[in-house]
Amino acid sequence: MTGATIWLTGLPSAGKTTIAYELAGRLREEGHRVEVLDGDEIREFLSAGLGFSREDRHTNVQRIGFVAELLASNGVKALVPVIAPYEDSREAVRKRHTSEGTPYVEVHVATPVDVCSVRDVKGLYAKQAAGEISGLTGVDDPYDEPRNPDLRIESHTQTVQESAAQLHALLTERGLL
Ligand SMILES: Nc1ncnc2c1ncn2[C@@H]1O[C@H](COP(=O)(O)OS(=O)(=O)O)[C@@H](OP(=O)(O)O)[C@H]1O
Ligand SMILES: Nc1ncnc2c1ncn2[C@@H]1O[C@H](COP(=O)(O)OP(=O)(O)O)[C@@H](O)[C@H]1O
Repeated sequence: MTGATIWLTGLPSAGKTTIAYELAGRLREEGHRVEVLDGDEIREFLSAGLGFSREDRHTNVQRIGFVAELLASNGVKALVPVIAPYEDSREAVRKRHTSEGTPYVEVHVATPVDVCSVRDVKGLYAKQAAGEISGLTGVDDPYDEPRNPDLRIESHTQTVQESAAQLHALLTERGLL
């Protein structure tokens, strides 16, 4: 079975996690082996103790990239809904995959910040606006927009199912399903 890492990058509340689980369900039904490396879970265990400085985010992304590559090289579709705000961090993960000959797909969940801040699933945008937190990605912390992603999903113009179907179609087209 062909493994692959499918990294969904984007702002908080962009829809990364929702799309990843929607696609994971569909892939499992089709008989594929799937893992979702959810950012929040990873930060509880594998990256416990890391914060949101540039250095810590880079370390977090490299650790997740390492695990995703291990899974992907063993036939698993590793879905990774993690912000990964820095281009150099994402490129290092891509390079690791390329050097191991493991398929890697970068998906930019390109929901505009004004839509994300209305969704505000975890209340972080409200907290930032109230001055309770700082360093929120896309507001007062950097987000390097992917310049050449394998796919850009406009989650604000379509349903979750349509977004997942768009990604499913790309994986089929790439011969990964
Ligand atoms: N300051 C700040 N900036 C961004 N995000 C924050 C912050 N503080 C907490 N959170 C929550 O932590 C989740 C981001 O963790 P990630 O591991 O995906 O991010 S990163 O790639 O290491 O930047 C992210 O999850 P998602 O909303 O699923 O993206 C946030 O809910
Ligand atoms: N097309 C869409 N794709 C993904 N999420 C969507 C879409 N339309 C609305 N949403 C909603 O936006 C929110 C996205 O939250 P979440 O997936 O946790 O974002 P993230 O993981 O990027 O922080 C969810 O409440 C989801 O139901």
